[in-house]
Amino acid sequence: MMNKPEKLVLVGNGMAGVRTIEHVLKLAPGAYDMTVFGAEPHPNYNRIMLSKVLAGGTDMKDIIINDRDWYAENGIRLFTGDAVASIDTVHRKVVSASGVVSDYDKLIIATGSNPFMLPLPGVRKEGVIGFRDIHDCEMMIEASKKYKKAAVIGGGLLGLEAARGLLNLGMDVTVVHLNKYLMERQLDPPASEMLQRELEAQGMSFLLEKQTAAITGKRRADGLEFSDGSRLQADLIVMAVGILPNVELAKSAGLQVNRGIVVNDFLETSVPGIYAVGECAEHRGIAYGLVAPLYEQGAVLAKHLAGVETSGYAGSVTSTKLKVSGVDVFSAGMFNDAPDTRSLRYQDDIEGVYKKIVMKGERMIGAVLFGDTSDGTSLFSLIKSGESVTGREKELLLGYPAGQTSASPLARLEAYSVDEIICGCNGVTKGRIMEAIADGCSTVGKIKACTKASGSCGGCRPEVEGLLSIYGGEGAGEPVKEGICGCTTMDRDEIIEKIKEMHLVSVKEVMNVLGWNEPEGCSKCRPALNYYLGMLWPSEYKDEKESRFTNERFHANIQKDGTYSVVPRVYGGVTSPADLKRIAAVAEKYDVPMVKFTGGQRLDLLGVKKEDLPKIWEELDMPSGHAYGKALRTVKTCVGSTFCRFGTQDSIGMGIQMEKAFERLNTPAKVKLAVSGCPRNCAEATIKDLGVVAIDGGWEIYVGGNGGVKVRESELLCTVKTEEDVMEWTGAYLQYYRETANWNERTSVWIERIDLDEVKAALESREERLALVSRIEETLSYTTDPWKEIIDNPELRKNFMPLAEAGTGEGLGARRS
Ligand SMILES: Cc1cc2nc3c(=O)[nH]c(=O)nc-3n(C[C@H](O)[C@H](O)[C@H](O)COP(=O)(O)OP(=O)(O)OC[C@H]3O[C@@H](n4cnc5c(N)ncnc54)[C@H](O)[C@@H]3O)c2cc1C
Ligand SMILES: NC(=O)c1ccc[n+]([C@@H]2O[C@H](COP(=O)([O-])OP(=O)(O)OC[C@H]3O[C@@H](n4cnc5c(N)ncnc54)[C@H](O)[C@@H]3O)[C@@H](O)[C@H]2O)c1
Ligand code: SF4
Ligand code: FES
Repeated sequence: MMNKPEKLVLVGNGMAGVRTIEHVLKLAPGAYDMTVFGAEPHPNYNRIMLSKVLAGGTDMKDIIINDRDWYAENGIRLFTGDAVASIDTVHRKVVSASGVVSDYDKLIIATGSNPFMLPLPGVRKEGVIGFRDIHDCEMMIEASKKYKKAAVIGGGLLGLEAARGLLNLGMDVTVVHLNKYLMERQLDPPASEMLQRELEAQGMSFLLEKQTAAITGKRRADGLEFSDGSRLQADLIVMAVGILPNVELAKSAGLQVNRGIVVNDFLETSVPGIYAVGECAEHRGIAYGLVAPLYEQGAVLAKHLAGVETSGYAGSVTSTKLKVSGVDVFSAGMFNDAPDTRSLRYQDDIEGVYKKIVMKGERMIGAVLFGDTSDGTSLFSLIKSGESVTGREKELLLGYPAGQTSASPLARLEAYSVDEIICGCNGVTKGRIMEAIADGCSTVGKIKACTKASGSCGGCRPEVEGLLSIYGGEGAGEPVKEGICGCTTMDRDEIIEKIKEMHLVSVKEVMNVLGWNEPEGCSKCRPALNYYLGMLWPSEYKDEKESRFTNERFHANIQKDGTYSVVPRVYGGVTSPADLKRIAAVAEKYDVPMVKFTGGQRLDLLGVKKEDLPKIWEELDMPSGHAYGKALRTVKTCVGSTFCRFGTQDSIGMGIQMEKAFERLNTPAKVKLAVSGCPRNCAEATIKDLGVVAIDGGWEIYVGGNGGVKVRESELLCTVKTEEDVMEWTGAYLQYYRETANWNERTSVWIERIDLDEVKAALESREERLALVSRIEETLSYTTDPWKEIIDNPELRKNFMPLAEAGTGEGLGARRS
C-alpha cells in the first residue's frame, strides 16, 4: 500500500497498545516504522495473569506475551523503563523521561490506568500498595515472607483475586469492602452472598459496609482505622478500589480529556494523528477496564491505520469471570433488575449453583452465573447478538438436558459465527481457532501456542476443546479427550487408574503428580478427587473438608437468606412421640421460623442460624439425615402390610433396615430409596435411585429412577424372594454405582450412560455381588455421624461460631474451615 513507511509511535507497552500494533503488522506489513515506549522495565506481558502469578503456579516468565526478540524481528524500536514525558503536537514528536526524542506521523497513546489510591491519612506509608504491575506483585510476594496479616481494601474483581493470592502465600487476609455485597458491580445479592460464603470457607475474612478512615502505623503501616472507630491490624494493605485512566500525558499535551482521553469510533483523539486505545481511552462516555473491549478497539484502530475499511468501534457489552480457583462466577451485561426488565432465576443451594438471566422484551440483556459457568459464552453471545429468545428462556436458564444434541454445547459452538470471541482474555475468535485447527493444531496445547486462546485465565478451555472435537475431525493428530474439568485432560477412568497404580492418597498429590494445569484445582475437580480417593481408600483416606461444597462442610443446607436447615434422620419415615417432642422443644427454644415435612418423609427445621447448629444437633440427639450431601438421603416407605389392607410385605421394616444399613454412605451424587408394600406403589419407588416394590412372595428391585428436573422411570433390575436378598442386591448395586459413576452423576444419568444390561451383568454372579457387598461394608465400617463428631470436638465447633468469637485480636481473624 504505502511506499515510504510512516513513523508510528506507541506510548504504553501494555496489552491494548501492543495488540494494536500486532494487528497493524499483519494487516499492513512494512507500512510503518514503529517505536514503542514503555514505562515498565519489561517487554509486553499479560497483566491479567498477575493474579495467577500471585496465587502461585504461574511463573513471571510465562506471562510474557512478546519477548524482546519479537520487537527486534519486527523492526520495532523498544524503549523500556522509559516513560514518555511530553508530546509536542505541533512538531509531532515525543520526548521520554531519559531524553529520547522520537518523531511521529501517527501516535498511539495506550497508557492504561493507575490504581485509585484512596486519599487517606497514611496512604504513603510503607506496606500500602496497589495491584497493577509486576512490581506490585513482587512486593506482595516479598511482604508475605515477612508479615502475616494483610488487608485488601475493595471487594471487587481485583481485590478478591489479590486476596486469594495472599491467602495462597500463607497470609491471613481480611477484605474490607464499602458495599454490603462483594462484587456489586458484577453480581446481584444472591450470587454475591454465595460467593462470600465460598470465599469464607476458603479462609478469607470480610468486613462489609466498612469505610476506611485512616491507615495507622509509624513508617510502615500496621493497620486500618474505620469511620465507626473500629480498627484492624494489618502489615500489608492492598488498595483495590478501582482504577483511574492514565491521562496526564494527554492532558498536558492539550488533548480533550474527560475521565479518559476522548476518542471517536476510529479511536481518534481531538488532535489529528493522535489516537488513544485501551483503558486510557473514553469512547462514548465509557472507559473500559477489561481486555476484551480493549482488544476490539485495537482491532478497529489497526484496520484504520492499515487503511482497511472498518465501520468503526461501536462500544462493547462486557462479561467478567473471577479468576479464583474453586469459584466459578460469571457476569455479563445488565444484570440488575429494572422496571422494564424481567428476571428468571434458578438456585440450587445443595450444589451451590445460581443462575439468573435478565430479559428486556424479547431480548436477553444480562446474566449472572455462580457455581456453574459452562453456559457463560453462549449466554454472552446471545446478549451481544440481541436476537429474540422468546420461548427459549427456560432452557437458557437451566442449560440443555443431557443427550439433547440439537442444543448441546457442541451444537451451540457450531452455531457461533466465525467472528464470535471464544477467548476473551486474548481476543481470539472462533474463526481464528478454526484456522489453527485447519493448519494442523491438533491439541489444546498447540492451539494455545498458535493463537494464545486458553493461555490466560483458562476459562475458555472447554470451548477450545469443543471446537477441536468439532473441526479437528479425522485430521486431528492426537485424540481429543474430555478431561474431568479444565485443569486436566485426563478423564475419570484414567485418573482412577493412576490413583490406584501410583497409590496417590491426597487431592494435592493427585494434582501435583498428574500435572494439573491449575495448582489449586477448581470446584469441579477438587470434590470429585475427594470422592474418588475416599471411594478407593476407605480405610486410609481422610476426607478433605475444604474440597467439599458449603453444605457438606457445615452438614446443613444453606438457605437463600444465609441460614441453614436441619433435617435429622428418621429411619423409614417412622418417628416417635419422644423424638417429636424434642424436635418441637428445639424449634421453640431456637426460634426456628419454620418446621416442614420434606418430600422424603422427614422433618425439616428451616431458618437456623449457623452458630446454633451444633447446639441444636446436641439437643435433638438424633443422627444427621445427610439431607445436604452426596450421600444416602432417605428411604421412603409406605405403611405396608403392618397396617394397609393391600400390603403384601412389611415395607416399613424393610425400609428401616435399608436405611440403617446404608446411612452415612458417600455416593457420587445423592441417592434416594423407597419401599412400597404392594404394586400400588404409594412410596413412589419407581422414581427413585433404587426402589423396592413388594409382590406376592417376594420383591421387585427397580433402579435408575429420578423425580427431579428430568423425570425418569426406573427399570426392573431383578425380582427376589427374601429381605436378605433385597439387602444383598441393594448393597451390591450401590457399591457398583459408587465404583463406576462419575462424581456428581445421578444413577439416572449413569445408567443411561452405561446401560442397564451392563449393571445386570456385573451383578449377576453371587460371588461378584458378595465381593461388592463386602467392599461397601468395609466403607460403612469407617463412617461416623458428622453431627456427633462436631458436637464432641470443641475445635470443630469453633467453625460455627460468629466471627467475633472465633477470630483473634479485634475479632477479625481468618477462619479456616
Ligand atoms: C491483577 C490484574 C488482573 C486482571 N485480570 C483481568 C481479567 O481477568 N480479565 C480482564 O479482562 N481484565 C483483567 N485485568 C484488567 C486488564 O489487565 C487491563 O484492562 C488491561 O491490561 C488494560 O490494557 P491497557 O493496554 O489499556 O493498559 P496496561 O496493560 O496497563 O498498559 C499500559 C502500559 O502503559 C505504560 N505507561 C503508562 N504511562 C506511560 C508513559 N507515559 N510512557 C510509557 N509508558 C507508559 C504502563 O506502565 C503500562 O505498562 C486485570 C488487571 C490486573 C491489574
Ligand atoms: N477477572 C477480571 O476480569 C479482573 C480481575 C482483576 C481486575 N480486573 C479489572 O481491573 C480493574 C480494577 O479492579 P477493581 O476490583 O479495583 O475495580 P472495581 O471498580 O471493579 O471494584 C472496586 C471495588 O472496590 C469497592 N470500593 C470502592 N471504594 C471503596 C472503599 N473506600 N473501601 C472499600 N471498598 C471500596 C467498590 O465497591 C468496588 O466493588 C477493573 O477494571 C477490573 O475490571 C478484572
Ligand atoms: S403401596 Fe400398597 S401396601 Fe403400601 S400403602 Fe400403598 S396400597 Fe398399601
Ligand atoms: S478466556 Fe481467559 S484464557 Fe481464554
